[in-house]
Amino acid sequence: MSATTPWTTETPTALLVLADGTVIEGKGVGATGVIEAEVCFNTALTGYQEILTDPSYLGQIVTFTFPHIGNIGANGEDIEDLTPAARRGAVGVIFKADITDPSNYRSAQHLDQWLKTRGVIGLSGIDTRALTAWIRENGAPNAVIAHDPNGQFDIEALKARAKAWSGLEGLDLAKEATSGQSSQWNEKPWVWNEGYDEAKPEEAAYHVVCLDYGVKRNILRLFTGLDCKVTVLPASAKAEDVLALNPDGVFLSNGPGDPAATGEYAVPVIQELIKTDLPIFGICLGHQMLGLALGAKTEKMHQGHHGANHPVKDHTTGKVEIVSMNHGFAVASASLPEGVEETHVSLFDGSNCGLKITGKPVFSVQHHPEASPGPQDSHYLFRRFINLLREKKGEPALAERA
Ligand SMILES: NC(=O)CC[C@H](N)C(=O)O
Repeated sequence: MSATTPWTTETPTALLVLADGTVIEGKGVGATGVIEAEVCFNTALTGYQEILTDPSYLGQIVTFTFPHIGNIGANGEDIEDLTPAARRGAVGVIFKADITDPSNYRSAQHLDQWLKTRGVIGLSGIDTRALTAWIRENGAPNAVIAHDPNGQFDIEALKARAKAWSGLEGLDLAKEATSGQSSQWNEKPWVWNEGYDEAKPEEAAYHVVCLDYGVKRNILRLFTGLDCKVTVLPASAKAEDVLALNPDGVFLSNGPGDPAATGEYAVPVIQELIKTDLPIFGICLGHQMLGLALGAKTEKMHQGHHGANHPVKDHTTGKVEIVSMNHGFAVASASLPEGVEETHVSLFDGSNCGLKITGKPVFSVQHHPEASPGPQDSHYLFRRFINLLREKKGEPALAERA
């Protein structure tokens, strides 16, 4: 790909330097500085704040294929990481157009200012279509993103840094994304014109313990919205820590990095938990680590899946759901051992999107049923989990689709 500067003839104030030496010039937005990361593209049309604060994006630079970003500004509500004070989400961002001025009743800040505050380095004014096509052909590249308002770059040093970065494979980032302490989650789902309601954990019907590898808030909100008290434990928690809380069910969260690297400490814990009769539900990284715990293999994908418009088929019902996705690794379907069923597949490439243990209340999905952002087709999976908790208590099942 050749370097392009379609936005202006001015001196570039930001660069994207790929590990193969390609240099793409643009205009700097957000924070200044230099950072190495993997570049992916996200095809969602809405929800840029939720995307950029999703802890699973740690170690990545998100290229938005939607060209105009910023028109709803930034607010303090559309946040997905548990501890936004320390940046736990995308480290860089790439836009086609200049950031649009905010025009929305919820906007509290210009997106540019919000990116600066969060420490997210941005590059705008580049041909994101060409970059996306390049990623599709060549796979998600390692790169360095650099922003300097004076346009002072040591290009050879940036090329060397991009080339030297070892990439996401083998990288455990959950230890950085986890909130690191145990806490209780008390916020319910967002309601139009009302915002978030507070949960009353003392009155909740079920207790779910979440192992936090970089959990998204909306997952926790959907649990409280379904009458659950939610206790969040750090990624380092042991099976005894989970069982000591006497939960009705366990949730394995999403998170950044390579599941195989994270699995070194998390998989033995999951293996212990599977031996009990507790219902277990996993999403994304949690799904991949459940797969590893069962003896399956995970693999790095060519370009990954990042968007809010991916078709997935649920073999249990035969229905197709349009889902939110954010993953660069996948469970290799062929490696699923006997006694483990493939429940969901991607209709884009046939890759594995779900599994369950035959005869046990344990299942997980690769996609993001909590959406945030994205369609809510897959919310039923939370009700599927609640039904496992109900079954254990001898309560009748809820309809899966409300
Ligand atoms: N959203 C997630 O949990 C992502 C899982 C894992 N880090 C991947 O990229 O595949």
